[in-house]
Amino acid sequence: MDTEADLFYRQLPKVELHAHLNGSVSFETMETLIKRKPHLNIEHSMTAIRRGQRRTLDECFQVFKVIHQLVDSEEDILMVAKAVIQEFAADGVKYLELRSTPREVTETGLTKQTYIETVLEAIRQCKQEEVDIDVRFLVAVDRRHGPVVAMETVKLAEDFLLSSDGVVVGLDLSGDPTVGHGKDLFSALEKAKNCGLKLALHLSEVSTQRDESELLLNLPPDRIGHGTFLHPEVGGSESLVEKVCKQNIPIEMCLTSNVKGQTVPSYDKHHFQYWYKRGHPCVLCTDDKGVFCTDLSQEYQLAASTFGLTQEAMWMLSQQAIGYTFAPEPIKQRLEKKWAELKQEILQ
Ligand SMILES: CC(C)=CCNc1ncnc2c1ncn2[C@@H]1O[C@H](COP(=O)(O)O)[C@@H](O)[C@H]1O
Ligand SMILES: [Zn+2]
Repeated sequence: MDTEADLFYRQLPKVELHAHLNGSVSFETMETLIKRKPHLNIEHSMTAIRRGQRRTLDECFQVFKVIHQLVDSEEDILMVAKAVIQEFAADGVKYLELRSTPREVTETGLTKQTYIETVLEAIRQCKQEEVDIDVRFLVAVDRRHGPVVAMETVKLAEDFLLSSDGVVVGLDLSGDPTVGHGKDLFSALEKAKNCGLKLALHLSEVSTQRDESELLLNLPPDRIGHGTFLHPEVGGSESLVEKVCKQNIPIEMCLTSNVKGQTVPSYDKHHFQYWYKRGHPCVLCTDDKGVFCTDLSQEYQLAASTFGLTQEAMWMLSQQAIGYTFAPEPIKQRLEKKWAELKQEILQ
């Protein structure tokens, strides 16, 4: 049975700013995909990391390879993207920035262009069906693919920035953090920034990225994903912390993802505590709700119980996240209004 706290966190209006499309595919949707492609011999245990389970970072990235085999056509992407958006809406998310890496699949005729178009079509259909959520899209650059692909992706993202009626708002940098170096991607990211794309970069997700973070913080990014190893206690540095604080760059915090991926030893050791205490802009996110078997309500509830935060404090956290979105000012104002209307009813 749901407790009162469960209900509060589900009803709490929320903003999700760090969600990878293919990592967000739910158990139910995965079931459909597995049935559609029986010849792949994929089992559910290969696409999700359950309660109490932990994997190495490398094992986690293997999971995405499996999921990509299951999601490889326009039809799959449309279904998956619509389901993910509907699930976030059902969880009380009122504003979502979804991110995904455009892929090419020769066998199904999928191109990077049609990949993005299909995600945008899913967003359009959800809007038309009056799903109660505003969705924007970040085009993702997979660092493993190197500088040439990064530059091509930036060009593609720029085209969509101009033609998607405000839906494409930015660029993400993600992929296995142990592969490649950000210096090779700097000019692509700089170009993206100069053409008006907002930058949400995975930074210091592992401990070996100190120099890379020093460099990429000079861009600077508009938001940081994880930032697990920025502060000196875990091998980061004062200079990194100073750069982040001076530029007031919001950090996207994904508690369950970091614990299950073992970059953080336990919930109570999560760096959320460090940054939140300093009053730095923090936003709770899911990262990959399907892979890590979580949802945003659960992440809010976990943060509150782990760090002893009141419902009022959690309300503030969700409301402040509006300011960290890449949405234009009128949308932010609309969201503020929505939060104000719901406050009386939900926060008693
Ligand atoms: C392994 C682990 C702990 C995952 C969480 N941390 C992550 N760090 C970096 N890139 C990620 C992470 N989770 C998802 N991604 C990126 O998102 C992709 C899946 O979503 P999509 O195909 O872009 O729609 C992955 O292939 C990867 O490039
Ligand atoms: Zn991520």
